[in-house]
Amino acid sequence: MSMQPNSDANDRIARIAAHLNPHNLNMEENNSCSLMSSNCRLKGGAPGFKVAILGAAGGIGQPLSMLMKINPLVSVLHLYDVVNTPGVTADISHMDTGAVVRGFLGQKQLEDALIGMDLVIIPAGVPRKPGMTRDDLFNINAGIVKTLCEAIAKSCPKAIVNLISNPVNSTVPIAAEVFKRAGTYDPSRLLGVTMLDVVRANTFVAEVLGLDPREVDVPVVGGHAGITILPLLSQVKPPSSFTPKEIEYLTDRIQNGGTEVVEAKAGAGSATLSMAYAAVKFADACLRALRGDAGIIECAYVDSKVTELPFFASKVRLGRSGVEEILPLGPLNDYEREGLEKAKKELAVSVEKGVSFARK
Ligand SMILES: NC(=O)C1=CN([C@@H]2O[C@H](COP(=O)(O)OP(=O)(O)OC[C@H]3O[C@@H](n4cnc5c(N)ncnc54)[C@H](O)[C@@H]3O)[C@@H](O)[C@H]2O)C=CC1
Ligand SMILES: O=C([O-])CC(=O)C(=O)O
Repeated sequence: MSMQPNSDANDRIARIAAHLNPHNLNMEENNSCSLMSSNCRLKGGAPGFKVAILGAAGGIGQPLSMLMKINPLVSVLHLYDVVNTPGVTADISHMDTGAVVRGFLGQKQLEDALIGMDLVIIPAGVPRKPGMTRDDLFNINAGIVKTLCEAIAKSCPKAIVNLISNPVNSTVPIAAEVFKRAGTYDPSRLLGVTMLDVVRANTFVAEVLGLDPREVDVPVVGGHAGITILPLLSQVKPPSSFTPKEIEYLTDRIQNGGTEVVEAKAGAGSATLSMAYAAVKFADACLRALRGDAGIIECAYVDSKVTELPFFASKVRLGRSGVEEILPLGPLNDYEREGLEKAKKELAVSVEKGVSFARK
């Protein structure tokens, strides 16, 4: 067994002590603590991206943080919330995976949490209770998203932003307005996360077809609320046909998947575990694209010219700078065309609501 000289061993412990406080929280004004800590571990040159999660102590935030800690593409993971980050950070930081984890608590530490980030994932905000629509969350969540995006514009204006907070149909336009006002808006870097609709669609369609959900790919376009969620069942892969009854059943279940979970949780919140899974699936696609992997296509709610609306969810090709191409909707059948017209009416109102809130 090789022994380290005593002075080296002391140095190593001193280094850990210098960068660790009881909660693994970032305590320094200038963020140097977390950056030094990361560099120590990354001395070998392990490639990886810096990711911040805003709302990391919440129902989505906690499993999302855990799953991102496992992701080999992540070298530094910053966990920010207005409550409970010390416990979540201490807990997750003990996992023996590569990413260095640092916690940030309260608004004073928000800008530090964001410095140098490549990807920012935002699951901050209140969830629905039974009887509520996603739009009922607007009054609280709009302000939260605005504040967080103002800090992103200051600290990491070039980061890719994955926005989860509801109502996504309005919060993405709010984020865009905040970035425009700050002069940092890059439409290709702002993505509303609609991946849970795709995950649900794949699952429910696979059930009907008797297939493994991993073999199924259902494009879901439009937005992320009720009738704005438009599954394109005519474009399912592998190519499949459905009876009118199956189409009604699947469309309704996909559009109301969120409500199904809200009602089952009976007041204890909305989807958190499946959402964390979907968020990681989407974030991983963004990181692989940032790394330079080719041919990564996912559905997301983005600044778009696919319809006459300024924002729309559809398949996008991801690359080193975020959204590199927005794919056309492809051929729709009569049922889908009718659904699209209804979706667009509701979406237009939600987009306008977000824009006028942010411009106030
Ligand atoms: N895009 C999608 O597909 C989905 C979106 N959601 C939405 O995600 C959001 C979060 O849901 P849950 O995690 O279940 O809620 P939660 O209440 O369990 O967690 C939210 C977290 O946000 C934190 N938070 C509140 N204000 C904050 C601020 N100003 N800065 C940073 N953090 C702040 C809270 O302290 C809490 O830890 C909700 O708006 C929900 O509707 C939920 C499921 C799917
Ligand atoms: O339904 C909700 O309020 C949460 C959500 O967006 C979803 O589960 O799709």
